[in-house]
Amino acid sequence: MDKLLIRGGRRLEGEVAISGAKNAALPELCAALLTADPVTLTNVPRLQDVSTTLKLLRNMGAKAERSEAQPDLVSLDASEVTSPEAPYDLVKTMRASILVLGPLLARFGEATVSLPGGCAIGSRPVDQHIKGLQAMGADIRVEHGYILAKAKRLKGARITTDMVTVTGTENLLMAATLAEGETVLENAAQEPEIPDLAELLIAMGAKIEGHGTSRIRIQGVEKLHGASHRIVPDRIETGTFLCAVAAAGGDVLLRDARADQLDAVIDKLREAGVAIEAGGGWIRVKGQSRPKAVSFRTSEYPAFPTDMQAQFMALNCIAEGASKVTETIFENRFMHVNELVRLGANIVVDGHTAMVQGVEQLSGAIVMATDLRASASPVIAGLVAQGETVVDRIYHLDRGYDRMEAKLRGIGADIERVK
Ligand SMILES: CC(=O)N[C@H]1[C@@H](OP(=O)(O)OP(=O)(O)OC[C@H]2O[C@@H](n3ccc(=O)[nH]c3=O)[C@H](O)[C@@H]2O)O[C@H](CO)[C@@H](O)[C@@H]1O
Ligand SMILES: C=C(OP(=O)(O)O)C(=O)O
Repeated sequence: MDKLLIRGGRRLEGEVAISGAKNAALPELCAALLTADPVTLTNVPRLQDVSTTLKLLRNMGAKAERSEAQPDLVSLDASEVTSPEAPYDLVKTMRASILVLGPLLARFGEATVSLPGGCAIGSRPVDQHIKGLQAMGADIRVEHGYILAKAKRLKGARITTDMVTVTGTENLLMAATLAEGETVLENAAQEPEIPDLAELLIAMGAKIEGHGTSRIRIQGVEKLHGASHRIVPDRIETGTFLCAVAAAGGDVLLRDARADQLDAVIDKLREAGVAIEAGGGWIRVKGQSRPKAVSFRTSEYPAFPTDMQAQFMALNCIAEGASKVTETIFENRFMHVNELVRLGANIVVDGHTAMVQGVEQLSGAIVMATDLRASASPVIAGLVAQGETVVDRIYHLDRGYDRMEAKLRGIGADIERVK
């Protein structure tokens, strides 16, 4: 099993190119199921979840290939889908596999999708996806771990989800594009990956308004056609590199990055004393001195993202002063705390809150990646810790980060992948 070996203490200098967003790529790959025409995506990140999704689409009979000549380009062709099914073996590692449900049901009138796996950061039910599709007329049963869905043609409906759900909004949005009549999604998620998905769907001929707000209106059409689309930059990868530079110190330019989708994180970094400048398509971060501890609370976009909680906590571990980190989205998203404590951090968890007392120095140790973003936090901590840090079980990291250790090495980190 691959591990990362990090020797801490190096400043980070140079440039990093940010990849396309995992959480936009996954729904957009699934959106290709909505049409019999070819769909081409560019800026597709190279990561395990994308490979799993391509495999899932191929398993249904669709063509889904990454170009060898241009590795950020993926060609999709779902003209022939022989089995509208997502088996357990393929979906158990990845939450986003539930995103085939809406498109399959809308285009083929049936779908069999295993209840998804993904990060063990909470119970993560999919009741809102099911409730929304039922409101659109689908007949849905859950049996033996599978969602069995049928519908002649979905019918537009007004749907208010009980909570803001990102993949729930995406599934219902995709389903509604081919439904009969108008669908209104109230309490819709506003994460930037949703307007990005909507832009692809509009390029495919969908009629959508209000994407990026909490009310999305969709006029169903009979058919969608092919399109090409460039995936938005990954704001979570961007934020992870910002935290890494803030913690390790240095001066790094992030290319192909969007500051406007990361306001809450950038504001908190500035509060911590980190110098950040940004322009169209770039962000420059300078970590000059020991950061100041900053309290924050995760919430839906545009507030502080839960997917950045672990990485920012790693920064607070070595900051001057004490901070309070509150997680409001997932009930079990502090699994990185034990690992950070193994590196010498001073953290006490009480329910949804972690109290972090910054320490002057961390010391390298063997730690374990416990989920996707939780794996990035000991990497950041390892960059500043004295001595060697080994991060085990990095298959979690590989699910969602595009060659992270190569990118870190490119800006001067002493980090390597070992067996
Ligand atoms: C592939 C993808 O895009 N994953 C992201 C997506 O996950 P995901 O879409 O799974 O997260 P949701 O936004 O759906 O979850 C938000 C909250 O709603 C609850 N809930 C959700 C759906 C439902 O049917 N019932 C229900 O109770 C969840 O348990 C959670 O407490 O958004 C999360 C929150 O920004 C991010 O951490 C994930 O990286
Ligand atoms: C939690 C994440 O992924 P998933 O929703 O696929 O588990 C994540 O991207 O941080």
